[in-house]
Amino acid sequence: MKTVRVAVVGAGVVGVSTAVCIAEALPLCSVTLIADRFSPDTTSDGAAGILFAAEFPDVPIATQRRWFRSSFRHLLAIAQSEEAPEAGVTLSSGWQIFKELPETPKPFWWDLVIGFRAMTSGELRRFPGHACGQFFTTLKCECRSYLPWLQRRFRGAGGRVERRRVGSLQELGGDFDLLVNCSGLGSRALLGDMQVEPVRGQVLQVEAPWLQHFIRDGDGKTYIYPGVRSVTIGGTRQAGDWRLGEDQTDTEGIVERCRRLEPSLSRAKVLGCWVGLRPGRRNPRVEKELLQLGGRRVPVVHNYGHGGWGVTLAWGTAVDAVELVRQSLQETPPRSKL
Ligand SMILES: Cc1cc2nc3c(=O)[nH]c(=O)nc-3n(C[C@H](O)[C@H](O)[C@H](O)COP(=O)(O)OP(=O)(O)OC[C@H]3O[C@@H](n4cnc5c(N)ncnc54)[C@H](O)[C@@H]3O)c2cc1C
Ligand SMILES: O=C(O)CCC(=O)C(=O)O
Repeated sequence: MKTVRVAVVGAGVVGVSTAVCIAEALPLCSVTLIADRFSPDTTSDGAAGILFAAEFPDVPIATQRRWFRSSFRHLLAIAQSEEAPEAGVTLSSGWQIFKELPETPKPFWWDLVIGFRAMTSGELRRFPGHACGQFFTTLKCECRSYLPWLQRRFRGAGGRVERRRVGSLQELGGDFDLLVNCSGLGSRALLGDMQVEPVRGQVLQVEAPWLQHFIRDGDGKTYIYPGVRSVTIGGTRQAGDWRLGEDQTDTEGIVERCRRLEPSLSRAKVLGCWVGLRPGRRNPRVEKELLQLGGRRVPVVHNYGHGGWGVTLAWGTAVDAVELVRQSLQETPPRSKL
């Protein structure tokens, strides 16, 4: 019998992953996923969804590797199953190229992806002005398919879904024994966490089915990611910028920079433009606390602030969040329930 009432706030890739992990790992919990926006209207839905990550400054590398490894294994198993087309998860190979030698010759996850190697001089000739590069195979997880697929899996594990805006965690304290906060950028208003700030990202979807490999400039500003139905080209990283509309100058810059990397894009039709606000934070917050909510002490587990790497790290941090839920329930068993 389910005896612990858990609310997960947020239905982007972090919230849905966390809700699934709790519902499947802790059968004592009845899990309700609460959000004001669901797929296809979350930030996660517009992300290119490439599994790739930059380093967070204060999180031990061993932890970041565990997050990456866990997500990669989870998504690789989907990519190699009959569920792959419905879940929108595919293998994706390509080049990351650098104009100057990077400070760290290899990213922390180099051995967690497949076939990571330095590019040959022959390969580099395609990219004038670039000094070196890396070729590897990673995964691409398209959240417009993946989130509905994951939500079905959540319902299959007994999870419930509720659409509403949560004004403050106080609202939930009376109805739930434990809260999990996966509200991304929403944590700024929900908790008053001013460390989370928007990092605006604009991308274009183009029709270029002849492109099979991704190309990413190592400075992180320019990328070309072939997907199932279209190619995502980008981008921008504008910290503190809340604008959700298309910026024409950004569009022109993206087209110009991406054509320089891949001249055949001059023949590609532009299908659309998308802007999202990354939940930027110096480090993601994956931790627990006890809050006094409406006269009760309620354990709250936080899992937000993944910046530009939420699709990559969601499953890994969700697994850690489940462990924090387990610990919280041992430390503060719901009164009259256990
Ligand atoms: C242009 C662009 C490209 C990107 N490409 C990649 C990529 O290739 N790979 C990668 O790993 N990452 C990528 N990212 C980053 C990725 O999109 C984010 O890290 C990720 O979406 C964060 O997920 P999230 O679940 O934390 O937040 P979100 O997807 O923003 O979800 C937040 C959820 O919380 C809910 N919520 C918030 N506040 C409240 C409230 N008060 N009440 C109720 N509900 C609330 C929202 O409705 C929503 O459901 C990209 C981002 C952008 C902008
Ligand atoms: O940076 C990349 O290469 C992938 C896209 C991304 O993660 C982003 O724009 O935030």
